[in-house]
Amino acid sequence: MTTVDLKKRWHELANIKDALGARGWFPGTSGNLSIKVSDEPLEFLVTASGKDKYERTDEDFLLVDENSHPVEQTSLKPSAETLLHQKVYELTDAGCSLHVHTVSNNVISDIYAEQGEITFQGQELIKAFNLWEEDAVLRVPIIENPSHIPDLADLLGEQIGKNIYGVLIRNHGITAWGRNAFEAKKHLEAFEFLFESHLTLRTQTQGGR
Ligand SMILES: CSCCC(=O)C(=O)COP(=O)(O)O
Ligand SMILES: [Zn+2]
Repeated sequence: MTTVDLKKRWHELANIKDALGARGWFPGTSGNLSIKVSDEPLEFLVTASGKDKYERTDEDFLLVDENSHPVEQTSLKPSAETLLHQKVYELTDAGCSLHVHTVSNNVISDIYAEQGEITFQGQELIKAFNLWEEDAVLRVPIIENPSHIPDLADLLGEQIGKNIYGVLIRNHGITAWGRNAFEAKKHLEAFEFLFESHLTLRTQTQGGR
């Protein structure tokens, strides 16, 4: 990894953070973002824990290794949920992983928790996940939210598989990913659009039940 690579990735992640922040997707300092900088050994930039993610500073991200430990001596703490990002990089070809808490993903994650998933079919936006067939189904697994992060990361890992691009965490948020920053953002936006549409439709047709 060269300094140029690191700066380029930092810039990409900072731009995504700004774009998601403009939508209000980091309430109460929630959310964390990462971008892969090197494959072997695995190294990725991840947001520092507990910060106001609506602000842009020189201390927004730090580089961590394949064990989610800072690569260099720093006073910054990696996101408390860095292990989830590590898991995504271990089990997929992702180059970028995004975790946000929104009202829509929070509500959907609770309504469908007992089913363990929500699926979408016949929605144009599932094409954002490269699902082009007319009868294609987009599946989003839903996992429980244990407070022990290694357990949460293991639950996430169990759900990762073919055509899975994001996992909902019950009453918590979503972790979504893509091969690069552009694709990860595209996937996250598409998920949120589908969740909001679904909830709006439920309200209109079933009085919210
Ligand atoms: C105040 S949000 C609780 C922690 C969380 O779920 C989150 O996404 C932010 O944690 P981080 O350590 O990445 O700031
Ligand atoms: Zn979170």
